[in-house]
Amino acid sequence: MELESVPGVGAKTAERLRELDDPEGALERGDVAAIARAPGVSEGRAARIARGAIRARHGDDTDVLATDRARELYRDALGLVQERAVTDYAARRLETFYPSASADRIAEAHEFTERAVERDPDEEVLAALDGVAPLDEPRDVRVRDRCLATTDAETFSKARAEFPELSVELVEDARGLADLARGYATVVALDEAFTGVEVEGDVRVEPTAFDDPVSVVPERALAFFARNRDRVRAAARVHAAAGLDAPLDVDAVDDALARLTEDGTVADDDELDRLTVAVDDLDAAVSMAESVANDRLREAIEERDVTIEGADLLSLVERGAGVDSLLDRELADEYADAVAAARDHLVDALSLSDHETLARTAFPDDPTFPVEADDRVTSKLREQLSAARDRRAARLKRDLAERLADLRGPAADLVDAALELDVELAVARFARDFACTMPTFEGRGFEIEGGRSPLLDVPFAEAEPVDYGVEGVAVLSGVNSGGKTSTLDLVGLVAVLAQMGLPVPAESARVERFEAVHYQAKSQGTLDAGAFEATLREFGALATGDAKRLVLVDELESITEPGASALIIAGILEALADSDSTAVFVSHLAGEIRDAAGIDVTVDGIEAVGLEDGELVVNRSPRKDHLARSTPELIVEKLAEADEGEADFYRDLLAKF
Ligand SMILES: Nc1ncnc2c1ncn2[C@@H]1O[C@H](COP(=O)(O)OP(=O)(O)OP(=O)(O)O)[C@@H](O)[C@H]1O
Repeated sequence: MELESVPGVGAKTAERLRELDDPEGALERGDVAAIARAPGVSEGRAARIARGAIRARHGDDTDVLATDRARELYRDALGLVQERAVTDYAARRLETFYPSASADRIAEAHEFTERAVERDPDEEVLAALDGVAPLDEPRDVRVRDRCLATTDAETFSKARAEFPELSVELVEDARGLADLARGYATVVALDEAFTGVEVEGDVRVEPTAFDDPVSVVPERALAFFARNRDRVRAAARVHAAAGLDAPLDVDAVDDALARLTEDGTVADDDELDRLTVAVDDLDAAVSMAESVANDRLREAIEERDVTIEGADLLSLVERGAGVDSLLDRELADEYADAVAAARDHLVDALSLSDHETLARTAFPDDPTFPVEADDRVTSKLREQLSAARDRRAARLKRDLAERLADLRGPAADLVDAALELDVELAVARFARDFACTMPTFEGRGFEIEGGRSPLLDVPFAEAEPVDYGVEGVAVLSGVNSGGKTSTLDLVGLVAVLAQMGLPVPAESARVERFEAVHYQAKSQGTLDAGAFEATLREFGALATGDAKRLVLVDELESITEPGASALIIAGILEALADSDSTAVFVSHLAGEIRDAAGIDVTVDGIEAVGLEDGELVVNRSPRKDHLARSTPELIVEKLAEADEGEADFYRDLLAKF
């Protein structure tokens, strides 16, 4: 599929989509999640692109929704399903369902729906879905202590494109590498030619870096999973709760994720913890060890009477030194004990068994007081411990990154499957909440049994089922507030949902595959001459076109005076009856229209079956071929039957109806 052949994909968007691994495949599948992974493409836009791609794939360029009211019904229908999605992703993905005139597309959506309605919207699954979202590629990973180096301009450009996390440097020769090694902890040379070159510092020659990016930037996989850990875990919970087969070993991924910290480093490694603590606490432990030695020594000195020979005293006084020799002679054993205690303390406090030999030399054998650690030894110790810590951290990172990098694809599949399940569950819940059934496409017009509109202004449980079917054209008459508009809404909604490939709120429903749904809502008042002309022109185009349309019109008479309206409606109906369209015109002028029409117009009626406490009791299902009595007629009839004083008057009045 050519990217630019998809409606709504211009050159700029196509360029963004090309950043994806498989943009054509994503469009082919209408995969909103994959499309939204392209930089700068929002989920809403991804849904529109996916819808365009689906249309293109089915060669479906017909816009079924022909009027504002039809488009409104579609948005309402979609909204009812979207409300039942847990994730924003699923809500967007549902937007790829549109009323189509293509049999292929409807069949494809139908297949999805049949699978979806079998799903069990279990509470635990829905709760787990709450944490799922499409995986997010962290684009802000920067590794500052490592760089790539090459002498080749082409390799340089390739490396910059493939390793955006690292600095890439052009060097002339090994000297250039050596310069870099002074500024970076690690230099990765990409040219084979550097193999065997001796340069001081951590310089690695890795000509295969492009094939093994994980070893060069383990941070990439780590950052990816650190960013997406909660989503992956939630997706795993969804699979467990829904009893779905996960595309990876959930325990293995959980175990690997448990080792990752928020900032993409490796947690839970005793050895790394030990080395980190040893580096951090080295100064404190050294000074503590000094105190241990000095306290002991001080105590020993205090407890001793020392006899100083005159010559020693003189040398002490004259040269201000010589205590050491005194210590050596008088307190050699005590000094040795004190220093041994200091050494033990340092080694024990920091668990330095692997650096014990060096650590012990931090305290000199030659007696001094106070005892002080040798700075050169402690710096060397710090250097060695830091290097060991960094080596350990790097190895752990690489190992974990390698494990995780392999899980990246399956983790994306895991999340995608959970999100797709949310789409299916939204449809399943819609179907359950509104007692839906799958419609069939056959015959002409439509036939609905036990239809209950979720768009009524009464709670769904109180919606009375409606049976109604029309082939050709019909006028729908009926008492005020009997449910005529609601019936048109129901018919429109069923047609739109059916052509979206979704289930419909009815016990059973059969519809024709319409090329257009033309629903004209009731006008809010008489139109001025210009607007009236425009409306007439619209109907002119409708009546003379040859598409298979569903035409639903609510009280067209309100646009102008009743006499003219009846004539106009009759004329439109005559023309429509001659076409492939199916039409229902709600009107209070059914009788007049029938009289004015040159054809036998079917008039159906929503009747009141009586009056109860001043309220009409209505049979919501239109009676076929039956002109329903109007509300005034009903009331006059009631008064005529009351047999009171003015009964004759009411009977005469009734006769005029
Ligand atoms: N099937 C139904 N089940 C329950 N209530 C309904 C049903 N159909 C309609 N109603 C109720 O009746 C009210 C009036 O319905 P609606 O507006 O469709 O009547 P109408 O015949 O078009 O009225 P009007 O003649 O004034 O245009 C609705 O607001 C709704 O509360």
